[in-house]
Amino acid sequence: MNYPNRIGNWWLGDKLGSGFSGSIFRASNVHTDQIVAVKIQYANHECPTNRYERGFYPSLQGGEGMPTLWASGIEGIWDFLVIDLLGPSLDNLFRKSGKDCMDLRSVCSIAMQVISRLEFMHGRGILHRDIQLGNCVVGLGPKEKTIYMIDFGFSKRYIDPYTRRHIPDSKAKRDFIGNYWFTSVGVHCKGKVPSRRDDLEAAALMFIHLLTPGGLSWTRNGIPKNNAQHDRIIREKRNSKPEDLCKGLPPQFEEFLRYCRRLKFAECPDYARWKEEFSELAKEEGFPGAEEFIWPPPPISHPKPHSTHNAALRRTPAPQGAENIEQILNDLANLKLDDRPVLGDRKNIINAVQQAKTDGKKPATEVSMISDETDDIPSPVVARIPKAAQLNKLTAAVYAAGDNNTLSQVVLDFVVCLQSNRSRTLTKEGFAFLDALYKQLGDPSTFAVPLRTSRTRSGDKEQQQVPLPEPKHVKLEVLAALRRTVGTASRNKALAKMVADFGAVTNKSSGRTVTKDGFAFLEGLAARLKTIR
Ligand SMILES: Nc1ncnc2c1ncn2[C@@H]1O[C@H](COP(=O)(O)OP(=O)(O)OP(=O)(O)O)[C@@H](O)[C@H]1O
Repeated sequence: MNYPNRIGNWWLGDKLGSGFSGSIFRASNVHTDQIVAVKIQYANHECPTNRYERGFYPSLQGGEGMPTLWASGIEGIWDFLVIDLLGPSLDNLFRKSGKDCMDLRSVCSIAMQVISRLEFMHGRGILHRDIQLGNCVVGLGPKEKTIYMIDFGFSKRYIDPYTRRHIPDSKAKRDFIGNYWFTSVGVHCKGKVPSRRDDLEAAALMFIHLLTPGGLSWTRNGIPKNNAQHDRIIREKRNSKPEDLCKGLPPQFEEFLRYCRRLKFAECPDYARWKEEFSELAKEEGFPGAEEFIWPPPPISHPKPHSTHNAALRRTPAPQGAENIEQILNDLANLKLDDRPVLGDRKNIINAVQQAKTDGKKPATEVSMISDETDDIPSPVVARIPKAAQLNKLTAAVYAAGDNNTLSQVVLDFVVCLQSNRSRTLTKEGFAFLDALYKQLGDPSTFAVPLRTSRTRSGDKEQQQVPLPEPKHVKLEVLAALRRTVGTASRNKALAKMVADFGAVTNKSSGRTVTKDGFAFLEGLAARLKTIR
């Protein structure tokens, strides 16, 4: 294509990239020398994406990670947009790295920032509809840690500007708009009308792709060249279960994908919750400040000794449980408990660690373009000590508790801790707390077998023994029963059994979230402890 040397007030320089319908050039202002990027295409192109983009840019101005539109227009046969000059796309960065998957810190940064961008766009009534690595680019100069969203050629308003109402759903199958790799199953495979949930699901698939060595399985054969190949991609995408896609990844990714798929057509996603989840995950894994995208990723100053989530370990995840328990128990051993009465017998600790380690030694497992139950418990603002650290302290406090009164207070603190974090997901630290509580209540002289049997981090052998998630109603029924009966327990042992049931049913649920009934049970448990001697 013979592009002009100048368009409007802009000299065109090097070509930065090109897509289906046009090309992007570095350019400078003929009067001011301002450096920008110019996106140019034939005005009569069959897919006039510049014309569409021009309609969305004004609504997106001023948002973090949204390029500024400096000028736009039609000159002769050319339709052009003048926008901020930005840096390389995530696709470029990732390919150049030569790695087969991205590090967890970078993916957590990308997750937090992309979710924020979508929150902003959706807040302005606009869906992106083409979330992919090539459409996420880093800024230049002082903005190199910011991820920008580009390419609004497929965007769409989901809020009618006149009626201010959400666009209607429709049962009629639609042509697919988006990209082969990340467009949601609903839109790509089932022809559903896209809404906010689909942008988020595409983002979830992109995060999982980055963490998966070799990428998502359906991306590995390249762009489909015919309908048969496209159908194969659709089949593979539709049939992939979240637990298979996310095997060996931190559970947040599986939970996020499930969450996106559970959202109703017009439901507003809880963006804040998921930004918080990925921020917490980054902190737990030893990456504070991961809100900033730093590339190449900075060296880990204090590597987490026993991380089971490192993407590079996906094929051979470390045995679960032993390290966490050892860490908690080591912390406990450092507590000065000698002259204080404890319910638990510390002489079993070493045996327990050995046992857990033996148990842990089980075998390890392991765009393209194409046309066309949450609870509403308020979150009090608290000082931001990471959730994991708060829970570890509470677990230590369970072991240190000398009587039921103290234990009761610790259980209440546990409730406050969970409620003050936006995420009510029971993490491994939450399960460790329940383990400790179970032990103290059940039999202080024996060590509790961990209640949690992770589906995403366990080995193949364990995998087969772990029951599939129970239907939601089962969890709700069990929790409602626990809540009802906790006040009738007459002994600590009965309470221990209830704690075990609570842990088991939460573990088996798909999101591992603590529900209102779950909190009511824990509060009932704390109240009951005060009355049992
Ligand atoms: N403002 C910018 N600054 C620097 N590079 C950019 C800019 N905009 C786009 N690019 C580069 O050009 C590539 C294509 O851009 P964009 O996706 O906007 O074009 P497109 O024609 O809509 O592409 P596609 O058809 O692939 O969706 C991007 O992946 C990026 O590498």
